[in-house]
Amino acid sequence: MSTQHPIVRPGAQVHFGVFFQGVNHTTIWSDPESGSQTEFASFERVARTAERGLFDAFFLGEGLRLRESRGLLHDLDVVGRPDAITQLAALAAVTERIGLVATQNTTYNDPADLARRLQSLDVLSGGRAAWNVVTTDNAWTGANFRRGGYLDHADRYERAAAVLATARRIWDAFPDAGTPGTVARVTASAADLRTPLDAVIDPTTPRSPQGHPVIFQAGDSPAGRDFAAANADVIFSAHGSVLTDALDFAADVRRRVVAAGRPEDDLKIFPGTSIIVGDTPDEAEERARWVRTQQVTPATALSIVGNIWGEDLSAYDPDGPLPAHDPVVEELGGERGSATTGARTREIAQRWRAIAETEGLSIRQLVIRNSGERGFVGTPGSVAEDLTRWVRTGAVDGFNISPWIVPSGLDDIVDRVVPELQERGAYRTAYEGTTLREHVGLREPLPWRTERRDEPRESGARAGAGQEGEAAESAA
Ligand SMILES: Cc1cc2nc3c(=O)[nH]c(=O)nc-3n(C[C@H](O)[C@H](O)[C@H](O)COP(=O)(O)O)c2cc1C
Repeated sequence: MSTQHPIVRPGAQVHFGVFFQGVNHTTIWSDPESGSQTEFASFERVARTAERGLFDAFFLGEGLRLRESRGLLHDLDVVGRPDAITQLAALAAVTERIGLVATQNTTYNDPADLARRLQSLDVLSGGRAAWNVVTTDNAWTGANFRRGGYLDHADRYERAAAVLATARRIWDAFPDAGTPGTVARVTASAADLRTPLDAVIDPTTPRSPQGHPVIFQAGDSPAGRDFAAANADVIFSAHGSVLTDALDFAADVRRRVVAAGRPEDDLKIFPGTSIIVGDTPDEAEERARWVRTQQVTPATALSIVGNIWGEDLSAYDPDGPLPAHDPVVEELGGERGSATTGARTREIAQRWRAIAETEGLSIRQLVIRNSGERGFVGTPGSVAEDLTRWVRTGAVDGFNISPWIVPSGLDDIVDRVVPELQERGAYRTAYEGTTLREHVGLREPLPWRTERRDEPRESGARAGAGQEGEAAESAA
Protein backbone atom coordinates (compact mmCIF):
# COMPACT_ATOMS: atom_id res chain seq x y z
CA MET A 1 0.00 0.00 0.00
CA SER A 2 1.15 3.53 -0.77
CA THR A 3 3.22 5.46 1.78
CA GLN A 4 2.82 8.88 0.18
CA HIS A 5 -0.05 10.13 2.34
CA PRO A 6 0.98 12.42 5.22
CA ILE A 7 0.59 11.30 8.81
CA VAL A 8 -1.82 13.82 10.33
CA ARG A 9 -2.66 11.98 13.56
CA PRO A 10 0.71 10.67 14.80
CA GLY A 11 -0.46 9.10 18.09
CA ALA A 12 -3.79 7.76 16.88
CA GLN A 13 -4.70 4.22 17.84
CA VAL A 14 -6.30 1.49 15.77
CA HIS A 15 -9.74 0.30 16.96
CA PHE A 16 -11.37 -2.99 16.02
CA GLY A 17 -14.89 -4.30 15.84
CA VAL A 18 -15.92 -7.71 14.55
CA PHE A 19 -18.76 -7.68 12.03
CA PHE A 20 -21.11 -10.41 10.84
CA GLN A 21 -23.37 -9.81 7.88
CA GLY A 22 -26.96 -10.97 8.22
CA VAL A 23 -26.84 -13.23 5.20
CA ASN A 24 -23.59 -13.38 3.32
CA HIS A 25 -21.06 -15.31 1.34
CA THR A 26 -18.07 -13.81 3.19
CA THR A 27 -18.00 -16.44 5.91
CA ILE A 28 -17.08 -19.87 4.57
CA TRP A 29 -19.70 -21.97 6.30
CA SER A 30 -19.00 -24.96 4.07
CA ASP A 31 -15.49 -25.52 5.48
CA PRO A 32 -15.19 -28.56 7.80
CA GLU A 33 -13.57 -26.29 10.43
CA SER A 34 -16.51 -23.94 10.38
CA GLY A 35 -18.99 -23.77 13.24
CA SER A 36 -22.71 -23.29 12.94
CA GLN A 37 -24.50 -20.15 11.80
CA THR A 38 -27.26 -20.77 14.31
CA GLU A 39 -25.52 -22.09 17.40
CA PHE A 40 -24.81 -19.65 20.17
CA ALA A 41 -21.45 -21.36 20.88
CA SER A 42 -20.02 -20.03 17.57
CA PHE A 43 -20.77 -16.44 18.43
CA GLU A 44 -19.81 -16.79 22.07
CA ARG A 45 -16.37 -18.01 21.06
CA VAL A 46 -15.90 -15.12 18.60
CA ALA A 47 -17.11 -12.54 21.14
CA ARG A 48 -14.80 -13.89 23.84
CA THR A 49 -11.86 -13.86 21.40
CA ALA A 50 -12.66 -10.28 20.37
CA GLU A 51 -12.86 -9.22 24.01
CA ARG A 52 -9.52 -10.91 24.71
CA GLY A 53 -8.23 -8.81 21.80
CA LEU A 54 -9.65 -5.64 23.44
CA PHE A 55 -12.02 -4.94 20.53
CA ASP A 56 -14.45 -2.04 20.83
CA ALA A 57 -17.42 -3.99 19.58
CA PHE A 58 -19.11 -7.18 18.42
CA PHE A 59 -21.39 -6.10 15.58
CA LEU A 60 -24.27 -7.98 13.93
CA GLY A 61 -25.63 -6.94 10.53
CA GLU A 62 -29.19 -7.78 9.70
CA GLY A 63 -30.50 -9.64 6.68
CA LEU A 64 -34.00 -10.84 7.24
CA ARG A 65 -34.42 -12.72 4.05
CA LEU A 66 -32.16 -14.63 1.65
CA ARG A 67 -30.85 -12.51 -1.16
CA GLU A 68 -32.13 -13.23 -4.60
CA SER A 69 -31.73 -12.13 -8.17
CA ARG A 70 -34.69 -12.61 -10.48
CA GLY A 71 -36.05 -15.34 -8.24
CA LEU A 72 -32.73 -17.21 -7.87
CA LEU A 73 -31.30 -17.41 -4.37
CA HIS A 74 -27.57 -16.77 -3.86
CA ASP A 75 -26.14 -20.26 -3.48
CA LEU A 76 -23.86 -19.58 -0.50
CA ASP A 77 -26.23 -17.47 1.57
CA VAL A 78 -27.23 -18.83 4.93
CA VAL A 79 -29.89 -17.65 7.36
CA GLY A 80 -30.97 -18.90 10.74
CA ARG A 81 -28.94 -16.74 13.08
CA PRO A 82 -31.15 -15.67 16.00
CA ASP A 83 -32.43 -12.10 16.12
CA ALA A 84 -29.60 -9.61 16.70
CA ILE A 85 -30.82 -7.95 19.91
CA THR A 86 -31.67 -11.31 21.50
CA GLN A 87 -28.31 -12.76 20.47
CA LEU A 88 -26.46 -9.72 21.85
CA ALA A 89 -28.37 -9.88 25.13
CA ALA A 90 -27.16 -13.46 25.52
CA LEU A 91 -23.61 -12.35 24.68
CA ALA A 92 -23.85 -9.56 27.26
CA ALA A 93 -24.14 -12.25 29.90
CA VAL A 94 -20.90 -14.02 28.88
CA THR A 95 -18.75 -10.92 28.23
CA GLU A 96 -17.82 -7.95 30.39
CA ARG A 97 -16.51 -5.07 28.34
CA ILE A 98 -17.00 -5.48 24.62
CA GLY A 99 -19.63 -3.29 22.92
CA LEU A 100 -22.68 -4.95 21.33
CA VAL A 101 -23.95 -3.44 18.08
CA ALA A 102 -27.34 -4.44 16.64
CA THR A 103 -28.34 -3.52 13.10
CA GLN A 104 -32.02 -2.61 13.05
CA ASN A 105 -33.80 -1.09 10.11
CA THR A 106 -36.03 1.95 10.43
CA THR A 107 -38.17 1.18 7.38
CA TYR A 108 -40.04 -1.80 8.79
CA ASN A 109 -39.71 -1.29 12.57
CA ASP A 110 -41.54 1.08 14.90
CA PRO A 111 -39.71 3.54 17.14
CA ALA A 112 -41.35 2.67 20.48
CA ASP A 113 -40.48 -1.01 20.09
CA LEU A 114 -36.96 -0.32 18.86
CA ALA A 115 -36.27 2.25 21.58
CA ARG A 116 -37.38 -0.11 24.31
CA ARG A 117 -35.48 -3.16 23.05
CA LEU A 118 -32.24 -1.29 22.34
CA GLN A 119 -32.32 0.59 25.61
CA SER A 120 -33.00 -2.68 27.44
CA LEU A 121 -29.86 -4.14 25.87
CA ASP A 122 -27.96 -1.02 26.89
CA VAL A 123 -29.13 -1.24 30.51
CA LEU A 124 -28.62 -5.01 30.79
CA SER A 125 -25.09 -4.79 29.36
CA GLY A 126 -24.06 -1.89 31.60
CA GLY A 127 -23.86 0.64 28.76
CA ARG A 128 -22.37 -1.43 25.95
CA ALA A 129 -25.12 -1.29 23.30
CA ALA A 130 -25.23 0.40 19.91
CA TRP A 131 -27.85 0.63 17.21
CA ASN A 132 -26.65 0.43 13.62
CA VAL A 133 -29.40 2.43 11.92
CA VAL A 134 -30.07 1.15 8.40
CA THR A 135 -32.88 1.86 5.99
CA THR A 136 -32.52 -1.46 4.11
CA ASP A 137 -32.00 -1.48 0.40
CA ASN A 138 -34.51 -4.07 -0.73
CA ALA A 139 -38.20 -4.69 -0.98
CA TRP A 140 -38.10 -8.38 -0.08
CA THR A 141 -37.38 -7.49 3.55
CA GLY A 142 -40.67 -5.58 3.53
CA ALA A 143 -42.43 -8.61 2.13
CA ASN A 144 -41.12 -10.62 5.08
CA PHE A 145 -42.63 -8.06 7.44
CA ARG A 146 -45.85 -8.12 5.41
CA ARG A 147 -45.56 -4.38 5.15
CA GLY A 148 -45.23 -4.08 1.39
CA GLY A 149 -45.03 -0.39 0.64
CA TYR A 150 -41.31 -0.20 -0.02
CA LEU A 151 -40.47 3.48 0.37
CA ASP A 152 -38.51 5.63 -2.04
CA HIS A 153 -34.89 6.28 -1.15
CA ALA A 154 -35.49 9.84 0.15
CA ASP A 155 -38.56 8.77 2.12
CA ARG A 156 -36.61 6.00 3.77
CA TYR A 157 -34.09 8.52 5.12
CA GLU A 158 -36.86 10.90 6.18
CA ARG A 159 -38.46 8.07 8.11
CA ALA A 160 -35.07 7.01 9.56
CA ALA A 161 -34.55 10.53 10.95
CA ALA A 162 -38.04 10.57 12.45
CA VAL A 163 -37.66 7.10 13.98
CA LEU A 164 -34.25 7.93 15.48
CA ALA A 165 -35.41 11.33 16.81
CA THR A 166 -38.41 9.66 18.42
CA ALA A 167 -36.29 6.89 19.96
CA ARG A 168 -33.98 9.50 21.44
CA ARG A 169 -36.88 11.40 22.95
CA ILE A 170 -38.21 8.19 24.45
CA TRP A 171 -34.79 7.43 25.98
CA ASP A 172 -34.56 10.91 27.43
CA ALA A 173 -38.11 11.03 28.74
CA PHE A 174 -37.41 8.59 31.54
CA PRO A 175 -36.68 10.55 34.75
CA ASP A 176 -33.04 10.79 35.83
CA ALA A 177 -32.12 8.31 38.53
CA GLY A 178 -33.03 9.76 41.91
CA THR A 179 -35.30 12.41 40.42
CA PRO A 180 -38.81 12.22 41.78
CA GLY A 181 -41.61 12.90 39.37
CA THR A 182 -43.67 11.26 36.75
CA VAL A 183 -42.52 9.90 33.45
CA ALA A 184 -43.09 12.38 30.63
CA ARG A 185 -44.97 11.26 27.56
CA VAL A 186 -43.42 11.58 24.14
CA THR A 187 -45.18 12.65 21.01
CA ALA A 188 -43.40 10.93 18.19
CA SER A 189 -42.24 12.93 15.20
CA ALA A 190 -44.95 12.97 12.62
CA ALA A 191 -43.74 11.67 9.30
CA ASP A 192 -46.07 11.65 6.38
CA LEU A 193 -45.19 8.13 5.34
CA ARG A 194 -47.16 5.00 5.00
CA THR A 195 -46.60 3.90 8.58
CA PRO A 196 -47.77 6.72 10.86
CA LEU A 197 -45.34 7.70 13.59
CA ASP A 198 -47.46 10.27 15.38
CA ALA A 199 -48.41 8.17 18.37
CA VAL A 200 -48.10 9.19 22.02
CA ILE A 201 -45.53 6.93 23.69
CA ASP A 202 -44.71 6.28 27.34
CA PRO A 203 -41.01 5.73 27.98
CA THR A 204 -40.48 2.50 29.88
CA THR A 205 -36.75 1.96 30.23
CA PRO A 206 -34.22 3.94 32.27
CA ARG A 207 -30.97 5.31 30.89
CA SER A 208 -27.77 3.22 30.99
CA PRO A 209 -24.31 4.26 32.21
CA GLN A 210 -23.58 5.59 28.69
CA GLY A 211 -26.89 7.49 28.46
CA HIS A 212 -28.15 6.35 25.08
CA PRO A 213 -27.11 3.45 22.92
CA VAL A 214 -24.30 4.56 20.61
CA ILE A 215 -25.59 5.23 17.08
CA PHE A 216 -23.91 3.58 14.09
CA GLN A 217 -25.10 4.19 10.53
CA ALA A 218 -24.55 2.24 7.31
CA GLY A 219 -25.60 3.86 4.03
CA ASP A 220 -23.36 5.37 1.41
CA SER A 221 -25.41 7.70 -0.77
CA PRO A 222 -25.18 11.50 -0.26
CA ALA A 223 -28.44 11.27 1.75
CA GLY A 224 -27.01 8.40 3.80
CA ARG A 225 -23.81 10.31 4.52
CA ASP A 226 -25.77 13.43 5.49
CA PHE A 227 -27.93 11.32 7.78
CA ALA A 228 -24.81 9.99 9.50
CA ALA A 229 -23.25 13.46 9.66
CA ALA A 230 -26.30 14.85 11.45
CA ASN A 231 -27.16 11.88 13.66
CA ALA A 232 -24.58 9.13 14.09
CA ASP A 233 -21.58 8.51 16.34
CA VAL A 234 -19.97 5.99 13.99
CA ILE A 235 -20.33 5.52 10.23
CA PHE A 236 -19.89 1.95 9.00
CA SER A 237 -18.62 2.26 5.46
CA ALA A 238 -17.68 -0.04 2.62
CA HIS A 239 -14.49 2.02 2.01
CA GLY A 240 -12.04 -0.33 3.72
CA SER A 241 -9.78 -1.61 0.95
CA VAL A 242 -8.05 1.19 -0.97
CA LEU A 243 -6.39 3.96 1.05
CA THR A 244 -6.98 6.77 -1.47
CA ASP A 245 -10.68 5.84 -1.66
CA ALA A 246 -10.91 5.76 2.16
CA LEU A 247 -9.23 9.20 2.39
CA ASP A 248 -11.68 10.67 -0.15
CA PHE A 249 -14.59 9.19 1.77
CA ALA A 250 -13.26 10.57 5.08
CA ALA A 251 -12.80 14.07 3.62
CA ASP A 252 -16.33 14.02 2.20
CA VAL A 253 -17.92 12.76 5.41
CA ARG A 254 -16.01 15.22 7.61
CA ARG A 255 -17.16 18.14 5.42
CA ARG A 256 -20.72 16.98 5.99
CA VAL A 257 -20.14 16.65 9.77
CA VAL A 258 -18.87 20.23 10.00
CA ALA A 259 -21.79 21.45 7.86
CA ALA A 260 -24.11 19.73 10.36
CA GLY A 261 -22.58 21.90 13.11
CA ARG A 262 -20.43 19.23 14.74
CA PRO A 263 -16.66 19.00 15.35
CA GLU A 264 -15.17 17.00 12.49
CA ASP A 265 -13.88 14.23 14.75
CA ASP A 266 -17.35 13.71 16.23
CA LEU A 267 -18.28 10.99 13.72
CA LYS A 268 -15.94 8.01 13.81
CA ILE A 269 -15.26 6.09 10.61
CA PHE A 270 -15.14 2.28 10.82
CA PRO A 271 -15.16 0.58 7.39
CA GLY A 272 -15.81 -3.09 6.97
CA THR A 273 -12.75 -5.08 5.93
CA SER A 274 -11.06 -8.46 6.16
CA ILE A 275 -7.59 -9.43 7.38
CA ILE A 276 -5.67 -12.50 6.25
CA VAL A 277 -2.19 -13.16 7.64
CA GLY A 278 0.56 -15.69 7.00
CA ASP A 279 4.14 -16.28 8.19
CA THR A 280 5.45 -14.91 4.89
CA PRO A 281 3.90 -12.59 2.29
CA ASP A 282 3.62 -15.56 -0.11
CA GLU A 283 1.86 -17.73 2.44
CA ALA A 284 -0.61 -14.93 3.21
CA GLU A 285 -1.32 -14.41 -0.51
CA GLU A 286 -1.85 -18.11 -1.04
CA ARG A 287 -4.30 -18.27 1.88
CA ALA A 288 -6.12 -15.20 0.56
CA ARG A 289 -6.46 -16.82 -2.86
CA TRP A 290 -7.92 -19.94 -1.27
CA VAL A 291 -10.38 -17.88 0.82
CA ARG A 292 -11.59 -15.94 -2.23
CA THR A 293 -12.03 -19.12 -4.23
CA GLN A 294 -14.22 -20.54 -1.45
CA GLN A 295 -16.22 -17.30 -1.21
CA VAL A 296 -16.89 -17.10 -4.93
CA THR A 297 -18.41 -20.35 -6.20
CA PRO A 298 -19.24 -20.60 -9.92
CA ALA A 299 -22.92 -19.84 -9.13
CA THR A 300 -21.99 -16.86 -6.93
CA ALA A 301 -19.80 -15.45 -9.71
CA LEU A 302 -22.64 -15.73 -12.23
CA SER A 303 -25.09 -14.18 -9.81
CA ILE A 304 -22.80 -11.19 -9.08
CA VAL A 305 -22.18 -10.55 -12.78
CA GLY A 306 -25.89 -11.14 -13.49
CA ASN A 307 -26.73 -8.36 -11.03
CA ILE A 308 -24.70 -5.89 -13.06
CA TRP A 309 -26.07 -7.12 -16.41
CA GLY A 310 -29.61 -7.13 -15.02
CA GLU A 311 -30.42 -10.61 -16.31
CA ASP A 312 -30.20 -14.27 -15.42
CA LEU A 313 -26.73 -15.46 -16.50
CA SER A 314 -26.94 -18.82 -14.74
CA ALA A 315 -26.68 -20.65 -18.09
CA TYR A 316 -23.35 -18.94 -18.85
CA ASP A 317 -20.02 -20.73 -18.39
CA PRO A 318 -18.37 -19.26 -15.24
CA ASP A 319 -15.00 -20.23 -16.72
CA GLY A 320 -15.79 -18.40 -19.95
CA PRO A 321 -15.72 -14.70 -20.86
CA LEU A 322 -18.10 -11.93 -19.72
CA PRO A 323 -21.24 -11.49 -21.88
CA ALA A 324 -20.40 -9.80 -25.17
CA HIS A 325 -23.46 -7.54 -24.99
CA ASP A 326 -24.06 -4.54 -22.70
CA PRO A 327 -26.10 -4.76 -19.48
CA VAL A 328 -29.82 -4.70 -20.16
CA VAL A 329 -30.46 -2.27 -17.28
CA GLU A 330 -29.05 1.26 -16.92
CA GLU A 331 -28.72 1.37 -13.15
CA LEU A 332 -28.38 -1.09 -10.31
CA GLY A 333 -31.85 -1.22 -8.81
CA GLY A 334 -32.87 -1.20 -5.16
CA GLU A 335 -34.27 -4.70 -5.33
CA ARG A 336 -30.84 -6.13 -5.94
CA GLY A 337 -29.72 -5.77 -2.34
CA SER A 338 -26.48 -4.00 -3.08
CA ALA A 339 -24.82 -0.99 -1.47
CA THR A 340 -23.99 0.11 -5.05
CA THR A 341 -27.65 0.78 -5.81
CA GLY A 342 -27.96 3.47 -8.48
CA ALA A 343 -24.50 2.78 -9.94
CA ARG A 344 -24.26 2.95 -13.74
CA THR A 345 -24.14 -0.65 -14.90
CA ARG A 346 -22.61 0.07 -18.29
CA GLU A 347 -19.68 1.91 -16.73
CA ILE A 348 -19.07 -1.02 -14.38
CA ALA A 349 -19.36 -3.49 -17.28
CA GLN A 350 -16.89 -1.47 -19.36
CA ARG A 351 -14.39 -1.37 -16.49
CA TRP A 352 -14.76 -5.10 -15.84
CA ARG A 353 -14.36 -5.96 -19.52
CA ALA A 354 -11.16 -3.93 -19.74
CA ILE A 355 -9.71 -5.74 -16.70
CA ALA A 356 -10.82 -9.17 -17.93
CA GLU A 357 -9.32 -8.55 -21.38
CA THR A 358 -6.02 -7.14 -20.10
CA GLU A 359 -5.53 -9.87 -17.51
CA GLY A 360 -7.17 -12.70 -19.51
CA LEU A 361 -9.78 -13.51 -16.86
CA SER A 362 -12.93 -15.61 -16.96
CA ILE A 363 -16.15 -14.52 -15.25
CA ARG A 364 -15.29 -16.33 -12.03
CA GLN A 365 -11.66 -15.24 -12.06
CA LEU A 366 -12.75 -11.63 -12.49
CA VAL A 367 -15.15 -11.81 -9.53
CA ILE A 368 -12.46 -13.47 -7.41
CA ARG A 369 -10.03 -10.73 -8.42
CA ASN A 370 -12.51 -7.99 -7.53
CA SER A 371 -13.20 -9.53 -4.14
CA GLY A 372 -9.45 -9.49 -3.51
CA GLU A 373 -9.66 -5.72 -3.18
CA ARG A 374 -11.52 -6.13 0.09
CA GLY A 375 -8.97 -6.14 2.82
CA PHE A 376 -5.47 -6.51 4.23
CA VAL A 377 -3.23 -9.45 3.37
CA GLY A 378 0.33 -9.95 4.66
CA THR A 379 2.45 -10.89 7.62
CA PRO A 380 1.20 -9.77 11.05
CA GLY A 381 3.86 -7.03 11.03
CA SER A 382 3.08 -5.68 7.56
CA VAL A 383 -0.66 -5.73 8.24
CA ALA A 384 -0.09 -3.86 11.53
CA GLU A 385 1.94 -1.25 9.62
CA ASP A 386 -0.83 -0.82 7.04
CA LEU A 387 -3.62 -0.56 9.62
CA THR A 388 -1.66 2.00 11.64
CA ARG A 389 -1.01 4.05 8.51
CA TRP A 390 -4.70 4.09 7.65
CA VAL A 391 -5.59 5.45 11.09
CA ARG A 392 -2.74 7.95 11.26
CA THR A 393 -3.35 9.41 7.81
CA GLY A 394 -6.88 10.14 9.05
CA ALA A 395 -8.59 7.75 6.61
CA VAL A 396 -10.38 5.82 9.37
CA ASP A 397 -10.74 5.54 13.13
CA GLY A 398 -11.03 1.79 13.20
CA PHE A 399 -12.06 -1.32 11.28
CA ASN A 400 -14.98 -3.73 11.42
CA ILE A 401 -13.42 -7.04 10.57
CA SER A 402 -15.51 -9.80 9.00
CA PRO A 403 -13.90 -13.15 9.85
CA TRP A 404 -13.75 -15.49 6.86
CA ILE A 405 -14.27 -18.48 9.07
CA VAL A 406 -16.26 -18.84 12.27
CA PRO A 407 -15.48 -19.34 15.11
CA SER A 408 -11.66 -19.39 14.64
CA GLY A 409 -11.37 -16.48 12.19
CA LEU A 410 -10.24 -13.89 14.74
CA ASP A 411 -7.56 -16.00 16.41
CA ASP A 412 -4.72 -14.86 14.13
CA ILE A 413 -5.76 -11.24 14.45
CA VAL A 414 -5.97 -11.27 18.23
CA ASP A 415 -2.90 -13.44 18.80
CA ARG A 416 -0.62 -12.06 16.08
CA VAL A 417 -1.78 -8.68 14.71
CA VAL A 418 -2.89 -7.05 17.99
CA PRO A 419 0.53 -7.62 19.68
CA GLU A 420 2.27 -6.08 16.63
CA LEU A 421 -0.01 -3.04 16.91
CA GLN A 422 0.63 -2.79 20.65
CA GLU A 423 4.40 -2.90 20.09
CA ARG A 424 3.97 0.10 17.79
CA GLY A 425 1.95 1.97 20.46
CA ALA A 426 -1.00 1.85 18.11
CA TYR A 427 -3.44 -0.28 20.13
CA ARG A 428 -4.74 -0.23 23.70
CA THR A 429 -3.20 -2.66 26.17
CA ALA A 430 -6.28 -2.70 28.43
CA TYR A 431 -9.83 -1.40 28.30
CA GLU A 432 -9.82 2.02 29.93
CA GLY A 433 -13.61 2.37 30.34
CA THR A 434 -16.58 0.12 30.77
CA THR A 435 -18.97 1.49 28.13
CA LEU A 436 -18.91 1.32 24.34
CA ARG A 437 -19.03 5.12 24.24
CA GLU A 438 -15.75 5.15 26.18
CA HIS A 439 -14.09 2.43 24.08
CA VAL A 440 -14.76 4.32 20.83
CA GLY A 441 -13.80 7.67 22.41
CA LEU A 442 -17.14 9.41 21.94
CA ARG A 443 -18.56 12.49 23.58
CA GLU A 444 -21.92 12.39 25.38
CA PRO A 445 -25.09 11.69 23.37
CA LEU A 446 -25.65 14.24 20.63
CA PRO A 447 -29.09 15.48 21.79
CA TRP A 448 -27.77 16.37 25.23
CA ARG A 449 -25.22 18.70 23.67
CA THR A 450 -27.70 20.25 21.27
CA GLU A 451 -30.14 20.72 24.11
CA ARG A 452 -27.58 22.31 26.42
CA ARG A 453 -26.53 24.72 23.67
CA ASP A 454 -30.09 25.76 22.92
CA GLU A 455 -31.71 25.77 26.34
CA PRO A 456 -30.45 24.80 29.80
CA ARG A 457 -31.61 21.31 30.63
CA GLU A 458 -33.71 20.81 33.73
CA SER A 459 -33.27 17.59 35.62
CA GLY A 460 -35.64 14.89 34.44
CA ALA A 461 -37.05 17.03 31.65
CA ARG A 462 -35.35 15.70 28.58
CA ALA A 463 -38.66 14.82 27.00
CA GLY A 464 -39.74 16.95 24.09
CA ALA A 465 -36.24 18.17 23.26
CA GLY A 466 -37.60 19.08 19.87
CA GLN A 467 -34.56 20.80 18.41
CA GLU A 468 -32.72 17.55 17.92
CA GLY A 469 -35.62 15.98 16.08
CA GLU A 470 -36.05 18.98 13.82
CA ALA A 471 -32.32 19.19 13.08
CA ALA A 472 -32.27 15.52 12.22
CA GLU A 473 -35.30 15.77 10.00
CA SER A 474 -34.10 18.79 8.06
CA ALA A 475 -30.72 17.16 7.48
CA ALA A 476 -32.17 13.93 6.13
C1 LIG B 1 -21.37 -1.00 4.79
C2 LIG B 1 -22.87 -1.19 4.71
C3 LIG B 1 -23.49 -2.16 5.50
C4 LIG B 1 -24.87 -2.33 5.46
N1 LIG B 1 -25.46 -3.29 6.25
C5 LIG B 1 -26.81 -3.47 6.21
C6 LIG B 1 -27.47 -4.46 7.01
O1 LIG B 1 -26.82 -5.18 7.78
N2 LIG B 1 -28.80 -4.59 6.92
C7 LIG B 1 -29.55 -3.81 6.07
O2 LIG B 1 -30.76 -3.99 6.05
N3 LIG B 1 -28.97 -2.90 5.29
C8 LIG B 1 -27.63 -2.70 5.34
N4 LIG B 1 -27.04 -1.76 4.53
C9 LIG B 1 -27.87 -1.05 3.53
C10 LIG B 1 -28.37 0.27 3.99
O3 LIG B 1 -29.37 0.04 4.92
C11 LIG B 1 -28.99 1.10 2.87
O4 LIG B 1 -30.29 0.67 2.68
C12 LIG B 1 -28.35 0.99 1.54
O5 LIG B 1 -26.96 1.13 1.63
C13 LIG B 1 -28.96 2.05 0.60
O6 LIG B 1 -28.76 3.32 1.13
P1 LIG B 1 -27.66 4.27 0.52
O7 LIG B 1 -28.12 4.51 -0.87
O8 LIG B 1 -27.66 5.51 1.37
O9 LIG B 1 -26.35 3.55 0.57
C14 LIG B 1 -25.65 -1.54 4.58
C15 LIG B 1 -25.02 -0.57 3.80
C16 LIG B 1 -23.66 -0.37 3.84
C17 LIG B 1 -23.02 0.69 2.99
